[in-house]
Amino acid sequence: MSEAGSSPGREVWIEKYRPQTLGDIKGHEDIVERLQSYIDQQDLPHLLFSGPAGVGKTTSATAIARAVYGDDWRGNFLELNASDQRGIDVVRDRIKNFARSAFGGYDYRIIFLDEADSLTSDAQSALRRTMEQFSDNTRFILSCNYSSKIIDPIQSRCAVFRFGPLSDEAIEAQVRETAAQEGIEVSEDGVEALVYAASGDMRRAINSLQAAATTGEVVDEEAVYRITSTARPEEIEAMVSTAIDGDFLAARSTLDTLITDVGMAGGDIIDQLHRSVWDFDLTQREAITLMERIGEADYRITEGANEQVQLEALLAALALDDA
Ligand SMILES: Nc1ncnc2c1ncn2[C@@H]1O[C@H](COP(=O)(O)OP(=O)(O)OP(=O)(O)O)[C@@H](O)[C@H]1O
Repeated sequence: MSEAGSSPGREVWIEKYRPQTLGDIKGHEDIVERLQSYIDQQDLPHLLFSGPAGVGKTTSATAIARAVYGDDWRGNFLELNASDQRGIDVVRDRIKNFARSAFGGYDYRIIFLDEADSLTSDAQSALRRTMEQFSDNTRFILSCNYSSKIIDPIQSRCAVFRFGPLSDEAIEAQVRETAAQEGIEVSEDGVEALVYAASGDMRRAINSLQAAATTGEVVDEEAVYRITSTARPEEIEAMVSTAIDGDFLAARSTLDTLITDVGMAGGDIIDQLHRSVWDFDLTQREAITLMERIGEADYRITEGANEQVQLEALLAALALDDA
C-alpha cells in the first residue's frame, strides 16, 4: 500500500481535494478572473455555468460561497438538484424557505441549482418567477450541461459562463499534485494515460487515479487503461488502419476485443475515435471519410441503434471505401 494506506479512511479524493478557493481551480483562468472580480467588487449577479461534467462548475460555486461568507458559507449556501425526483414544487419550496429564513448579517444568500437544464420550459418559467421574487436577497448560480436548454428569460438575467473541457495541462497538474499529496508513485506514461482517459473531465482523472492507486503498485499506463476501460490510442489507430487497408475481418476482431475484453461501451469507442482522427496517420481524404462515418454512427447510436452493429458498419464502410 502507499503511504496513504496508513490512514486510508476511504475518503473520496474528489471531495478531499476539491479546490476551496477560486485560485486553486486548475484551468479556466479567464472565468476565475471574472468571478473573482465580482467578489472583489461585492457585486455578484445571478450566474449560469454551462459545460460538461467534472470540470469545476460546482467547485466554482462553493469557492464563491467560501469567498463571500468565510466560515459561515454552509449556512448561506443552498445546493439543490433541479432533477429532484420529488418535483419542481419541492425545489421551489426549499428555495422559498431558504430565501426567507434569517441571514446573519449578509446582504444575500446563494442558491446553487445543479442540472437546471433538466427542467421543462414551464418549470423554468416558474423558476424565473421565483428568482425575481427573491432577487433582493438571493443570488442564483445555475449549472447545466447545455445553456441552449435554458430559456432566454433566465439566460438574460444571468452572467453566462461556459466551462469547456479542461486542458491536458490542467488535468496533468492536478493529477501530479494529488499523487504527491497522497504519496502515490505515478509513472510518466501513467500520467499521460490518466490525462488521455480523462478527456477533459477532472472528476474522471482523480477517480481513476484513486482507483489505480488501490493496487498499491506504481500507477502506470497499464493500470490506468485497465481501470478506466479505455483503449490505448494505438489500438484504436490499428483498428482504423486495418479497416482502411481493406482488412475488415481484422478490424472487426480488434473491435470485438475492445468491447469484450477491454469492456468499452460503443459510445466511448466513438468518442475516442473522434478525438484521435487527426492524430492518426491518415491522408486528408481518409480522415474526412472517417469523420463522416463517425458522425453517422454517433447519430444512430444516440437515436438508439445497436452500438456494435453501427461500429461494424463504420469499419465495413472504411474497408469498402479503400477497395
Ligand atoms: N478545474 C478544476 N480544478 C481542480 N479540480 C477540479 C476542477 N474541476 C473539477 N475538479 C475536481 O473534480 C471534482 C468534480 O468537480 P465539480 O463537482 O466541480 O464538477 P461539475 O463541473 O460541477 O460537474 P457536474 O456537472 O457533473 O456536477 C471536484 O470535486 C474536484 O475534485
